[in-house]
Amino acid sequence: MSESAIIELKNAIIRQADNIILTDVSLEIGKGEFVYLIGRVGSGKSSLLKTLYADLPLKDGSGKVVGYYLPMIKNKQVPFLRRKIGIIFQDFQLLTDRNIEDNLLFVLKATGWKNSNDIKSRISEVLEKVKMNNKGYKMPHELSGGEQQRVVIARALLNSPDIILADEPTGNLDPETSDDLVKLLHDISKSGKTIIMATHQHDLLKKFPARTIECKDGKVIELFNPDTDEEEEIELD
Ligand SMILES: Nc1ncnc2c1ncn2[C@@H]1O[C@H](COP(=O)(O)OP(=O)(O)OP(=O)(O)O)[C@@H](O)[C@H]1O
Repeated sequence: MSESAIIELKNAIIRQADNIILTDVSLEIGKGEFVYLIGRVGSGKSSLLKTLYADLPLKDGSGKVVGYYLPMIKNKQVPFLRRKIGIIFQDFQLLTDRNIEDNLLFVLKATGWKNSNDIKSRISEVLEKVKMNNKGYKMPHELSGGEQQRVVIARALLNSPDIILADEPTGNLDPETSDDLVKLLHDISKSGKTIIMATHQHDLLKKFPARTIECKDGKVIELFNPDTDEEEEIELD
C-alpha cells in the first residue's frame, strides 16, 4: 500500500449485512484532497463512507484509513479511528436542548477534554473557522439551515481530524447556501484536510471542480481527476 495515501482500499467488497453493494473497490486518496462521491440513490455512497469509518466491517480486500487497517480493526480501536475522522450528515444532528457552544462542549467532554481554558479556546477557534463565532450563544432552532450546517462542520473539526466525510451535507440547503458551504469545505481541504463529499447536486461539480468518483453498477469508478483530466471530460448521467 502507498505511503502517502491517507485512505486506501484495494479490491475491497462493501457489504450491507449479507448483501454485496460494491465490489472490486480500489481507491487511493491523499492528504488534503477534496473528492466528490456521486451516484444514484442506493448506489452505495453511504455504504462506502460507513466502511471508511468502520461502521460497516471490511471483510474482503484490504483497506487502510489514517494508519488503521480496516479488516483487522478491533472494536476498542474504532473510537480512536473516529477521532481522526469528522463526519457530517445531511440532517444537522445538533442537540436541540442546548446552545451552540454547549453542543460543542458536549463533544469535547465526551472525547476527554478537561481543561476549561483549552475547551473555551478550541470552541472559539472552530466557530471562527466557520464564521459563526458571534452565534455561539444561540439555540440550534434560532439558526438557519446553512448556519446549523456550519456549526456541524465546526463540531467535526473539534478534534482536528485528518479526514472529513460529508454525506450529502447540502441536501437540506438552498442552492446559494449550498455553494457557500461547499466553498467552506474546499477551503478546509486546502488547509490539509482530506474531504470526501457525497452529493446528488451535480451543479456543484461544475462550479467547484474537484476529483470525482462515482458508485455505479456495483463498482467505484474514477470519473474526473483535475491532476490528469481536462475539465470538460466530466460526463454525468
Ligand atoms: N442497514 C442496511 N441493511 C441492508 N441493506 C442496506 C442498509 N442500508 C442500505 N442498504 C442497501 O444498500 C444499498 C446502498 O445503500 P446506500 O445507502 O449506501 O446508497 P447511497 O448511494 O448512499 O444512496 P442515497 O443516495 O439514497 O443516500 C441500497 O440497496 C440499500 O437498500
